[in-house]
Amino acid sequence: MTLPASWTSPVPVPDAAYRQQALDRQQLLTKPPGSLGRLEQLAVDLAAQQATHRPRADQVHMAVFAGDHGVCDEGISAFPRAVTGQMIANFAEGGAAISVLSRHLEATLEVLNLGTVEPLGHLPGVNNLQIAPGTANLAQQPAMTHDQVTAALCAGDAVAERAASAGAQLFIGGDMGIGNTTTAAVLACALLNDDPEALAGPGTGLDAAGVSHKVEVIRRALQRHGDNRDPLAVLTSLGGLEIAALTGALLGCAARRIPVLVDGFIVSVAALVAVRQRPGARAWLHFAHRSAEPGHDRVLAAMEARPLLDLGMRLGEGSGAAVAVNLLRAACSLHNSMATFRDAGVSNRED
Ligand SMILES: Cc1cc2ncn([C@H]3O[C@H](COP(=O)(O)O)[C@@H](O)[C@H]3O)c2cc1C
Ligand SMILES: O=C(O)c1cccnc1
Repeated sequence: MTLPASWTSPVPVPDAAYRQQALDRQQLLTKPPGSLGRLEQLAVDLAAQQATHRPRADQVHMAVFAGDHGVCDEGISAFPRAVTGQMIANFAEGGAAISVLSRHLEATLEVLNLGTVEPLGHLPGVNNLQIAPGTANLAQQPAMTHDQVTAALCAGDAVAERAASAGAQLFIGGDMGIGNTTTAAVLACALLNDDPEALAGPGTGLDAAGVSHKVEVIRRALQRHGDNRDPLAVLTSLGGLEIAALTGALLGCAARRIPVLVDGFIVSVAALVAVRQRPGARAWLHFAHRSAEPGHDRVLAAMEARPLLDLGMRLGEGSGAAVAVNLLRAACSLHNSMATFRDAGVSNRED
């Protein structure tokens, strides 16, 4: 099994000519220059990414990636591991937060099971890949084999290919995996050479003693792993199946010129892996919200990312990104449909 081409290929650059045209148009619209704040930059970035005069965020392709984490053996989550599989069934039934939000946005939602401890039977609408029965316990041994991480990256790349075929104007990835705030924190510590105290948080609801224990588990994992910061080595040793698939999807979208709206802590860590591997991928990422998970700030800062929203959300599933889609839609509508000073007969500023 070979890595997807997007793992090593040069990343395309958003279109500079369309960017300039969009910047010029923003100056002609009936408003003081800059008065729509970051909505202006959003429209300009989307115009450059989509290589169009008329950027849009109408066709949104979403995928929620699920997988189990062996590190749950260390007692690092407030919830039992079985919830991962139970939530996959909930996605299939349409009852999860991201199910509701995808309908609200009239977006496509794919559900992928990368691997649960208990194999799932057939669930309608679930792509049941079952690469492994979850990851191994990363505090004690490498989380994945080379073949497993490769399969997960390829699964994410295949989602990006389907998004491209469907004509997606925007991609959103989401995560589901009990224990994955620990996995994401370990990955961030390894890539940023940062302190577990700064990256570990309550996740689904640990108390202070639970967070201290989580920090200790993360320290053990980092000690076992050593100081290899190569993104593939870090992902294999310390990652999760769903986080690897998210990384593959984000790189796959950048390779196919699809802008991505990044969700919270977990997806941001997948983005960090992607950007460490292919720095050019950063130009395709928008950051939706600041998660309540305290480590998110460090991960955002490492990518010089300023998220759009700060709603105290800490769910994952892609939910924060889904909520931010309406801001992108508003930015595009304003850019595409506002009158210019000349068309409306409004006097422009005097200098
Ligand atoms: C019912 C439920 C639905 C979720 N949807 C996303 N998560 C989120 O919370 C989990 C990570 O937190 P921790 O590391 O503390 O286990 C992941 O499953 C993540 O996707 C959920 C968690 C629960 C309990
Ligand atoms: O921000 C996130 O992605 C997050 C936070 C807590 C639990 N699950 C996900």
